Amino acid sequence: METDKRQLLEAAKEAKKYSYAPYSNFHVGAALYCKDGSIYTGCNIENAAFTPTNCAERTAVFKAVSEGKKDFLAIAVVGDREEPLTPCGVCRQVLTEFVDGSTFEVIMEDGAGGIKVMKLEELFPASFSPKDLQS
Ligand SMILES: O=c1ccn([C@H]2C[C@H](O)[C@@H](CO)O2)c(=O)[nH]1
Ligand SMILES: [Zn+2]
Repeated sequence: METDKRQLLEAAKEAKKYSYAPYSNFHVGAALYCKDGSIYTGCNIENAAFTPTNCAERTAVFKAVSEGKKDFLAIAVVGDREEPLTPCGVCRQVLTEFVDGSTFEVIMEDGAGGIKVMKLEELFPASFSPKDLQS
């Protein structure tokens, strides 16, 4: 529902306030919506060694999984820009571990005051997922 998506985007914006991004100065917030109705937020956390940097999306996923949640319906992502911000490839792969890409929604701002929604599968087609390890 439209209001739920707005709510999730607002939660992502709140989380963006805690973004630790002294190197890129690009602040990102995410809010992960679980099947049980709970919301886990995350921000990007950078590091002087650069590669240990964690994206907002993965922070949210790892917080949720570490508290026993693995059933996710959607994630909202907001960044320091007007255009829609899509999760990076690493985060798409991490999400693919837990969700059905044909139904899981990535919720973004469209830069014109509206909302853009994409299915994870659109962003990450032909992905390698747990079912590929089943023989
Ligand atoms: O979808 C994205 C894209 C980038 N970043 C972070 C990683 C890094 O800290 C900064 C610049 O890439 O933004 C995210 O958190 N999520
Ligand atoms: Zn990422």
